[in-house]
Amino acid sequence: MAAVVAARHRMPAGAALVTATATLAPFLYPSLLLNSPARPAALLNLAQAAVSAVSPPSCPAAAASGSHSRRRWASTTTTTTTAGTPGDTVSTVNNLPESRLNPAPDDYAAPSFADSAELTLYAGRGGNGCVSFLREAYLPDGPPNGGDGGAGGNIYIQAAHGETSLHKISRRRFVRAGRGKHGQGSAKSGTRGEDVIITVPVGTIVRELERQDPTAEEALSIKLYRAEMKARRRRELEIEEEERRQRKLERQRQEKLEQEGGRSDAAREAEEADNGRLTETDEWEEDMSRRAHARMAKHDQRMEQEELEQDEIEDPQRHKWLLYPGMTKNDMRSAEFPSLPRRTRLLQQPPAPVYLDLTRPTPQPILLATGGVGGLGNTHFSSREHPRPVFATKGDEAVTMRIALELKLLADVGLVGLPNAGKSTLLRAITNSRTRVGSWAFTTLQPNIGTVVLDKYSGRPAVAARPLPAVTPGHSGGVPDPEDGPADPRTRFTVADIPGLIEGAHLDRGLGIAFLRHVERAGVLAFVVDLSAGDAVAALQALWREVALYAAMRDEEERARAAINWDESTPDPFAGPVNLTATFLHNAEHNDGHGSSDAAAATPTMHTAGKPWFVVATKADRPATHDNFKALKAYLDAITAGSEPHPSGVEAAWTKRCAAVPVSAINGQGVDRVVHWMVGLLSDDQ
Ligand SMILES: Nc1nc2c(ncn2[C@@H]2O[C@H](COP(=O)(O)OP(=O)(O)OP(=O)(O)O)[C@@H](O)[C@H]2O)c(=O)[nH]1
Ligand SMILES: [Mg+2]
Repeated sequence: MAAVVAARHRMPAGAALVTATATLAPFLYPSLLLNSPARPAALLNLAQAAVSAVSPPSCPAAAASGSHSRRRWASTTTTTTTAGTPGDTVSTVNNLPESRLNPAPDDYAAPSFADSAELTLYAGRGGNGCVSFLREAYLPDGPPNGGDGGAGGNIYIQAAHGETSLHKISRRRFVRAGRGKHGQGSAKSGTRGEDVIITVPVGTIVRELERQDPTAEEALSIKLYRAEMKARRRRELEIEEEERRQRKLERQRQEKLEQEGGRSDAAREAEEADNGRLTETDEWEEDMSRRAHARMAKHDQRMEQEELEQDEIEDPQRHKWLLYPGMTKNDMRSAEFPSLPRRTRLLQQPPAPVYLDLTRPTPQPILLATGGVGGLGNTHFSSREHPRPVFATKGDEAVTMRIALELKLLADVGLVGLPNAGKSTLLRAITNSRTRVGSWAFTTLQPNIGTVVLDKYSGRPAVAARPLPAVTPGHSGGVPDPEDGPADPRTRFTVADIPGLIEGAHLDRGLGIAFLRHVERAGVLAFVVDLSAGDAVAALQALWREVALYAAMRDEEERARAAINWDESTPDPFAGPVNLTATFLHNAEHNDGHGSSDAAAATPTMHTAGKPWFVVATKADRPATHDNFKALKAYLDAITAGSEPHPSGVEAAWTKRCAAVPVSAINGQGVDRVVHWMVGLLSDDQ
């Protein structure tokens, strides 16, 4: 590459190499810049690699050795040639021979990882019913035979053990279930839309952000329409009643007048003469006022009519009908439809908001969004009034939902330490993990999980499996397996290595404390402290401070969430067939047996400080670390004895057996003791 750069810019290959190294090498070959005395040799190697890449080696043996050495250069810090065997190279990293526990910075496996994702779920809408009639030879006007539409697909979620990350889901962003196919003639029903199951890792929390349920909205608008119609009918009845009353009064008045018919004719004549005088004098005025009244009445009537037209609310159920294709909009407006049959979804939509804490594999998928019901073909509507129905019903729109997924890895032991403390090296030493190791801060950028296998051959004891985390108050926890028996003896446990924390991580310094969520659920916390990097006690206190602050923040979040007044309405058990899992979860949420006093005790702060913990004092092989270890041990003994407070400052925190295990992870020394200690605390934790 350097030679290509040199050719392009007409400068000597060496100069181009130096420029390229200065700009790109720190990122491409961090190992080259780690050890300054080794730098000239590394540059020379890189130059050789560049030359051999441009000019192919002349013989096959040279080609083989060239490609081999190129690979080696890429993965070593220094290459020393042992005296006497000129061809033999020994790679050293950190002035020690390169090994699995002392790997070169580029010797690692980095699986893709994401711990959060947001998804929009579109359940499938139902297919439309079909308007069709049988037509055969000598039977031009056969009976209706339109098929029903198929139901739309549902969207489920399932937690499975094989999954370790949400990265695939976070790239998808949308999940669509299949839509139901439309019905067809010859009474052919449409097929169902395909269901979709979202598979997530165990430890995922599903939170509903938003939902649109057109069926629920439609049901609401139908209810409103019916209420409005009822109110109008009541008003009309009241008016009719009033009119009837008026008519009755009028009749009574007439009768009264007739009874008074015995009055003297003379008086009547005098009265008529009076009236006649009046009529003569005001005839013109009366005529005018009558005309004005008539005009006003006409105007009022027109206004009333207009108001009525404006108030006219359309029956929302009319949109559900589908007419024969040859019919116009006017036909649609004037068409008379029978009453719409009441239909329920096969599976009931879980009540909002969905909140699932999938702390264990789900035995069966959990329903999130239900597909729409398929429409009915015209066969359903043939009756005496409609012998040849030219209408069918449309399929229902389906639920659209936005959910947030958050993964909290479920490791048994969480490694917490400052950057560059040696957490990843320790994980490599006790598990088969190939996490990245490098002598700079923030080598690890994503959580890594390793599995420690406890088998009788390695002398590691078997330990009974830790019970899975209990359902937290207010959360619908994972689906409990009714067949869960007593815990089996554990043959393995998992350890999570997370990116390093720095002081002030809770203020978003360094990589922040977001990664602490991955050790939040660990049964045991192992604080990894570098004995060669200054005061170990101060480092431990700083780590606990950050952990406690994180727990307090989670505490605050929980309280804020609990303050939101969720819709507690339970689904109507008689509304139709029920998704049993969802109902179970809903009920579990409300009957989980945690009283409010328990809820206060189970706050994350106490939950974290109450965990068993110990300190792994690494890099004990480095000189002048003994005194530091002694001071650390004395501090931990004081905590166990109760003369020093717990470093988190939380009262009643776990201080049963605070210990520090000195190790040299890079040499694999003392790591078995670490495993034993972890196993001991895991069994304590039960
Ligand atoms: N001498 C010695 N060096 C060690 C030991 N453990 C780790 N190291 C070295 O310390 C450096 C940092 O080790 P990592 O395991 O990457 O440290 P980390 O805590 O994972 O670092 P971040 O991922 O950045 O938080 C590497 O160069 C290791 O080789 C040890 O026991 N002894
Ligand atoms: Mg690391």
